[in-house]
Amino acid sequence: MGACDEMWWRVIIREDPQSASVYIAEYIVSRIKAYNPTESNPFVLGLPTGSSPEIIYKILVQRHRAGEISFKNVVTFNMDEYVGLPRDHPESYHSFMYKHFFSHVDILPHNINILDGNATDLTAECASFDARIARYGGIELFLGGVGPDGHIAFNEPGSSLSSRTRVKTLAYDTILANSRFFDNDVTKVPRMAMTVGIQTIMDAREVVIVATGAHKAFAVQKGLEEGVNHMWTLSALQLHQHPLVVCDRDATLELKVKTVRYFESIEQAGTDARTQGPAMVYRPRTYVPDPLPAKKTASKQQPTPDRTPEKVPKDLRINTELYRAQEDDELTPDSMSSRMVDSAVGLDGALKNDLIFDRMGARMTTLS
Ligand SMILES: N[C@@H]1[C@@H](O)[C@H](O)[C@@H](COP(=O)(O)O)O[C@@H]1O
Repeated sequence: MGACDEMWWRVIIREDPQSASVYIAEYIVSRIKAYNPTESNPFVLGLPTGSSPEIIYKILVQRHRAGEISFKNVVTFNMDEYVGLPRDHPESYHSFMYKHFFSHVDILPHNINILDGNATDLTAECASFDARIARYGGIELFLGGVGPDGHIAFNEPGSSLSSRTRVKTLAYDTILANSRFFDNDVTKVPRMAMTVGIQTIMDAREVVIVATGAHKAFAVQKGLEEGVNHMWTLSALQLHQHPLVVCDRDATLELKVKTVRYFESIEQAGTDARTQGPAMVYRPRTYVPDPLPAKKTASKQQPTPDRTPEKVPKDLRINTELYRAQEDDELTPDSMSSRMVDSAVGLDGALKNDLIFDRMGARMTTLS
């Protein structure tokens, strides 16, 4: 089997949610910059909502305001949205995204894709969402969170690992967890949501998961240390080629000490590879789900969204307060180069071998 077929679970551990978020924000910035997106070849970014990504968005906004990153040639696809909640409801994921991110950066409204939870035909809306992703050539980097029960997006325990975008009934655990946004009243939480599927996430070229807090520790343990299991949908990423989980220390509390030490040692090797290796070379995406023929305009051959661009909700209260970023030297993200054999050509043999690691599951002999 060629080296490119190896699994590449990467886990980065930071002491607190702030440091973990800074790591991810810097990582995303470096990935977009390395891609050098243009109008006709935009960077396609999958995005989540939730408490965990809030700090990440603040840091991205801060970097944008500092002139370090532009989102002008970035196309976004959000992972999920409640069904039946008005778009301008403060807890809709539309509101969340504009409040925390879109209203503060230079992203073009027609490059924002969020599922319409009020569409008259929800199934058609889901199909159209998948088609739009395909038309852009797939998602380059999908950022996600994880629920305490191990769900990613709204792929609740028991979800099909081959699922694509669809309507899901929320699990009671999720309704309970999300009731904190609805006056702690479970009856106010929508019962259904639209969500990208596990396969939609798996199709992304790279997946980055943020997991912070002790309440995520069990999900992280199940997802990382145990086998692929549809009851802990995070675990599906064990089959992805470029999954990265960024945890704070609390989220590692249920992991074995040797697991933590192993991933910390891998990060050390990755840091060396980053500083010693050549710049990443982008390769064509290897898998694109059922691409539709791109609509071409007379002058430009860029993908054309097939619907009216989203409008910024008018009555959103925008929170512009930003956290101060931490010191950059600790936070410089590793680049894909440390994880791509193509670009590891400058590394010495021993280090290169170390980068081609098997996944933890293969190294565990007892699972009792
Ligand atoms: N659909 C979202 C998920 O995408 C998110 O990952 C999860 C955890 O959110 P939080 O970061 O608030 O814990 O909540 C919701 O269920």
